[in-house]
Amino acid sequence: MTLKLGVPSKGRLMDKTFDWFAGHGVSIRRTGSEREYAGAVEGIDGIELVLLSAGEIPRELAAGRIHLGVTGSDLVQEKLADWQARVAALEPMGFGFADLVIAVPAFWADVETLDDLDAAAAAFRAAHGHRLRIATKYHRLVREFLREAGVADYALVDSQGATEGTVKNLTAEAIADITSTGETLRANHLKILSDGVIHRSQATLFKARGADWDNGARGVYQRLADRLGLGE
Ligand SMILES: Nc1ncnc2c1ncn2[C@@H]1O[C@H](COP(=O)(O)OP(=O)(O)OP(=O)(O)O)[C@@H](O)[C@H]1O
Ligand SMILES: O=P(O)(O)OC[C@H]1O[C@H](OP(=O)(O)OP(=O)(O)O)[C@H](O)[C@@H]1O
Repeated sequence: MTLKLGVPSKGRLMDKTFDWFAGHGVSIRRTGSEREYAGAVEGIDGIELVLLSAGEIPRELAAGRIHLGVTGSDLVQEKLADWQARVAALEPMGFGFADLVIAVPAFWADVETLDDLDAAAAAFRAAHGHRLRIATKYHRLVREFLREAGVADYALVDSQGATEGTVKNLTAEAIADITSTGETLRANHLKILSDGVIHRSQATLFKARGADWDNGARGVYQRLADRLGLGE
């Protein structure tokens, strides 16, 4: 085994990842019992399957412990500083679509854009004596986005789940989270700012720049890349 391929071990991305590879003539399957995290790749020799949580795949790529990995582009860009120096995005895979967005209470009639949010944040601070709070688990992406948009008068509040509930629970005034159908936002009376899409994510095949590409890995990669029709 010379090339390590990290794929999501469960959750929303796993089955579609397996289907995508099958559609390109590479069969990936889990082996062993239903609960055992073991797998095999058929169709190309020399590939070892590593089953991981989608959220851990960026770190494993950056550390070079896997050569290739499938995960959401949002997770790579959030978890890795200077991500392009550490991984190459080889192929968007056409599933796992989700948008990272900034949303505010639907009843904030005067707040539709980032400029409005900036004005509201200044007014909020003047009125309440503390900064408007935005709940998110995407700290890096939100900070970068708001810096570029010129919005400064806010505080991030960490939220690792049920983020849309933080406004109702009065632990934040706004949120930045992933949405796909938009139902969770609507159900929690939140609206997306018209220019508030931070990142459009989808499952993507990434290559680790810092992995050991000698000892046969490069050759295995070339065979796989030919089969998958990858450019790089
Ligand atoms: N409706 C959605 N909600 C949340 N994430 C979504 C949605 N649709 C697609 N995704 C994407 O799925 C990925 C997260 O998948 P998942 O929740 O299975 O991984 P995880 O956070 O590692 O979970 P776990 O630790 O439970 O394995 C992200 O890239 C995200 O953008
Ligand atoms: O736009 P929608 O289709 O409504 O989907 C978006 C919701 O799905 C995800 O939550 P998930 O179920 O993964 O739980 P989480 O709160 O633990 O992230 C995400 O964080 C949103 O809350």
